[in-house]
Amino acid sequence: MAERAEGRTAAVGVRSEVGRLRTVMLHRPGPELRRLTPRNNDALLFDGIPWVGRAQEEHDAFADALRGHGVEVLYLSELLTEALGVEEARARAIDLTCTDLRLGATLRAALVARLGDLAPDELAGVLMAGLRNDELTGVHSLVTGLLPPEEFLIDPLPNLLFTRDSSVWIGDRAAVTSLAMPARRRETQLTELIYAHHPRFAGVQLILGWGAEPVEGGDVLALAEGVLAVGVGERTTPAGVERLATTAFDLGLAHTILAVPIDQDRATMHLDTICTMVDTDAVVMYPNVAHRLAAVPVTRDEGGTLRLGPSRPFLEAAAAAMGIDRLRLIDTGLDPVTAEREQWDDGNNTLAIAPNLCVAYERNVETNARLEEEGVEVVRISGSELGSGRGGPRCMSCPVLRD
Ligand SMILES: NC(=O)NCCC[C@H](N)C(=O)O
Repeated sequence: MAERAEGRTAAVGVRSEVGRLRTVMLHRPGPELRRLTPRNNDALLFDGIPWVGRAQEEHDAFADALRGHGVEVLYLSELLTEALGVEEARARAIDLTCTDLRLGATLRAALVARLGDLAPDELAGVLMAGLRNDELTGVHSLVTGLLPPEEFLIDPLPNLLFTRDSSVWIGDRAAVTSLAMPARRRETQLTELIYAHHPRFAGVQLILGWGAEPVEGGDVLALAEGVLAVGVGERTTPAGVERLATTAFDLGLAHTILAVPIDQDRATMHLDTICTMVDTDAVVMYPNVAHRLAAVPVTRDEGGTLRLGPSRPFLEAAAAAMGIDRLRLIDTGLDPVTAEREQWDDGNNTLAIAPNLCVAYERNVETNARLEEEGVEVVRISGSELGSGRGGPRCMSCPVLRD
C-alpha cells in the first residue's frame, strides 16, 4: 500500500494473472509513432507503419472497454508529466537522456540547457517522441553539423505502447525491468522515474532496475501467489531469471520461479505471446508449441543456493508449483497454419479482466470462438493498427492493482 501525497492511500499490488483488474497503466500512442518510417521501423521493432489516428482510436476503445468493466486506467504520459514536476525527477531525466555518447560535450551541454527550459509536459513529450537533429534550432556544434538532419539526437520510443514490458508488479513491489533491445532500453528510465517520483506511488519499493540483466515484463506470468513463470528467449536471459529469482526469494515474493525456455524468434519474443492465463486454473496456448513447452522449476535451498529442478512439461510443472491438480489447457484446436496466423496477430495474448473474462483482438476469430466455447467471455477490440507493433491486449497493459 502506498501513501498518496495528499494523505489518501492508493492500493497497489499484483499477485495473480486473473484476479479482478482494478487499476492498469496504459500508454495512448502519440507522436512517437509518427517517427516510424520504412527505413527505421525494423530497428524500432514495428512490422509496419501504423496509421496513427486510427491506432489512437483503437487504443481509446481498448481503454473504454476496460473502464466499462470498472478498471481505472492510468496513462503513462500523464504520470510521467506529473513526475517531471518534481525537480529531482526532472534533473535525473535530463541527465540520463543526455549521457548518450553520440552527443559529444558541446551538444550535450546545449541539450541539457534546452531541456531544462521545457515545461514538464514538453519535456515528457521530447523524452517519448525523441528529437531530430533538424528540430534543434539555434545550436551549432560539430556533431549537429556532421549528423544528417533526420538523425535522432534523442531516440523516439514507439514501443512505450507496450507498457507490459517496461515494468511489472510483483506483489506490492514495482519491478522496473531491463529491456533487451536497444530500441527499448530508455523506456525503463521513464518507468523508474514514474514509480520513484509520482506521488501516486509514494512509499512503493522498487526492485530490479534498468540497465541490468534483461528481464521483460511480457515474460513474467504470476501463475499463483508465490509462483511466477518467466519466459527465457529472445528477451529475458538466464541471467535475468537468476536476478529476478534471487530478488523475489530474498523479499519473500515467490517460492518458485518456473523458467520457461521459448524459441528465440520475433513471433515468440515473450512468454505472453504464446501463453496467457484466462482462469485461475486455465491457460490459452499457441497449439504449435503446446506439446513441447517445458519448465524448469527454480527454488532456493535453506543455505540460500538457487536450485534447478528437472525440466518437465509446462502444464505439469505449473500445476505442481501452484499446488493444484491440473492446469487446464484451452486447446484452440486450430490447424497449424491458422494457429500460426492468429499467434502472429497476438491471439494468445489475452488480458484477463477477471477469471473467465478477457480482452482479445477481434481479428483472431477462431481462437476467440474456442475461448468462448470453453466459457471464457471475450471482450473484442480492434487492433488493425495497434498490432503492427506485434503486441496484443496483455502487452499493452501493466496491471497496477488486481484482486
Ligand atoms: N509482451 C509483449 O509481447 N510485448 C510486445 C512488444 C512488441 C514490441 N514491438 C517489441 O518488439 O518489443
